[in-house]
Amino acid sequence: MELSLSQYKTQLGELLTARSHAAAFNTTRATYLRTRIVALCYIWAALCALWIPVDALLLDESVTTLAILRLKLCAVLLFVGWTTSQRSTLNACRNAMFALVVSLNMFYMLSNHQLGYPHNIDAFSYCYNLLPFVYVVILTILPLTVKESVCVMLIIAASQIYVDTQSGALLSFDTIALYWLQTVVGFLVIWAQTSKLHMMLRLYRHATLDPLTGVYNRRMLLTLAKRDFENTRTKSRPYSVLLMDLDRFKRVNDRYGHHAGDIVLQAFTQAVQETQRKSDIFGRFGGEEFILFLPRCSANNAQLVADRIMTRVRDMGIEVEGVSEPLKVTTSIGISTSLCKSDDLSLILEQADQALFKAKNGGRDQSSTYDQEEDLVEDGQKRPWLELVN
Ligand SMILES: Nc1nc2c(ncn2[C@@H]2O[C@H](COP(=O)(O)OP(=O)(O)OP(=O)(O)O)[C@@H](O)[C@H]2O)c(=O)[nH]1
Repeated sequence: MELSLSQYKTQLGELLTARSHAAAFNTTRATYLRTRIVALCYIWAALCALWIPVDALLLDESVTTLAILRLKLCAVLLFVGWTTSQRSTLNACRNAMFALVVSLNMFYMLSNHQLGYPHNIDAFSYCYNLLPFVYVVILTILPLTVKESVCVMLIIAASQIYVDTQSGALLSFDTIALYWLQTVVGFLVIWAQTSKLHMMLRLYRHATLDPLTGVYNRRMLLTLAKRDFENTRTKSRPYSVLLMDLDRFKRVNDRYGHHAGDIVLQAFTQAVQETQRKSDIFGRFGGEEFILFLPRCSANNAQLVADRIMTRVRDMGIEVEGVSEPLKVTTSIGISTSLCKSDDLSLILEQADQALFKAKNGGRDQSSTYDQEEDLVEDGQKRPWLELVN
């Protein structure tokens, strides 16, 4: 499948910064980052302590001071690892990553200071000079945006330049050769990190979006809505649901073909997306049925949103190649609003479903709000919303 220029730009943009990433993707990436950062902290803490006897064997001086420094680094890394394992937001993971990199580099600067800034390749203490190289390489396992990655690399580069300035070796040939090597490795690491991110974004899209319309698929739609509904309901705010179904859609397919039907579905989703707020959750429930979840939206406002959508859909003239006239479609909408803390999502979906049934029976191209007094659908005919939501 060929990508258009705008798709390339979008993909490049989401690799450069996380600004356009969906909140649900951030949660997924945070989980992935967290396990890796915690593992890095614990493994590095263990290696740091295990190196103490090696120093004792191979270094003549500063062994005690270095051992204390190592134990301090160990404690900081264990603390960062433990606090990160308790958090799950992307910001917490980013902070942990910066804390990890800063503490490693503090150790690098202090240990080199203690050793008198070694830059003689024959001495064992030269290992300490190579630490930034290792710091860059271990970050390969993290799926980062270019911006995050460059920030981390800059911290490492700054501390390395500081140490090399102190040692007076900044402009020596071997230092320049090392910088050259490290820059190449740095680019490869950034490439590996963004490739991981790219792969994650692609897999996430395949697993959560409907391939035809690009909106959330049923599984993701209900997962996000369930989470959002629970948050909103604990704050005693209204929560509305619009269940939308295109009218006589089978006729579009039968008359103009499946391809025309697909274009109608795409035009419809675009029309709804243009009316939705950022906090609304919209997706395809299946076939020609869609759901719009409206957090903090009263019944009156939900009615206004439904009217706006119906007008917009009614006014659309959908151009299809090979069909002389633009196609016209309408939609019916079932509305339900939850005001009570004890409601659950499956109940308001069931109510919206009943309201939709009423709108269809009332002649289509209309909305209907759930009314407790009229229970139109028999229990046997109700959809198993509870199973779908859980
Ligand atoms: N083109 C296309 N058609 C689809 C897709 N998914 C479901 N459909 C069609 O949507 C139609 C749904 O038809 P029905 O359930 O009978 O409903 P309807 O014709 O819209 O009638 P009402 O809902 O009662 O107004 C069927 O013909 C399905 O084949 C799709 O992804 N693309």
